[in-house]
Amino acid sequence: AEPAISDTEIKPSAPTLPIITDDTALFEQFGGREGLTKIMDDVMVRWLANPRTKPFFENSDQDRIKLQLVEQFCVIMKGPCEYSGRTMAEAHRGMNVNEGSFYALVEELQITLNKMDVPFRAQNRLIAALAPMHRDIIDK
Ligand code: HEM
Repeated sequence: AEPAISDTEIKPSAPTLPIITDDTALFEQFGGREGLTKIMDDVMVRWLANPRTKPFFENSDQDRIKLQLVEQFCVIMKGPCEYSGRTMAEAHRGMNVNEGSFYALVEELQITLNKMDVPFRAQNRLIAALAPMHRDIIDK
């Protein structure tokens, strides 16, 4: 289920947790929870190095974000996890994320997934599930 929305003013336009499979194969292709943790450790370093994403992450609680991303991706792939974070609309509100930084973030994730040898088809299933979230993350 969607996490509780603490601010009723915020109406998400895309689900934070779109479950995209009904078997465990996809989750296993990402290496399970352990694999997802390695993916987040690698990609956070990239986000902190990329000039388009760095300003958003450098003064944030990186360990908490990584943990919540592991939980979120795990739930999306129907893994045995629960998501403890906020909706995408809530978490990114007022941050002034633009299209360029959104795509930079996704590109760095793809570099990590390639490095970790996640099959291309599996990568695409995840990215396709994340794409509609841009409506809740990007401030026009
Ligand atoms: C599909 C793309 C994205 C997904 C799936 C995603 C997911 C998440 C998740 C799960 C959290 C933790 C939720 C919470 O704080 O309760 C979070 C927080 C955060 N995200 Fe994203 N995010 C995305 C795009 C972006 C982009 C493009 C940026 C900036 C370049 C960004 C910057 C941040 C920051 C700075 C936080 C921490 C907010 C805080 O501490 O209050 N995110 N994101």
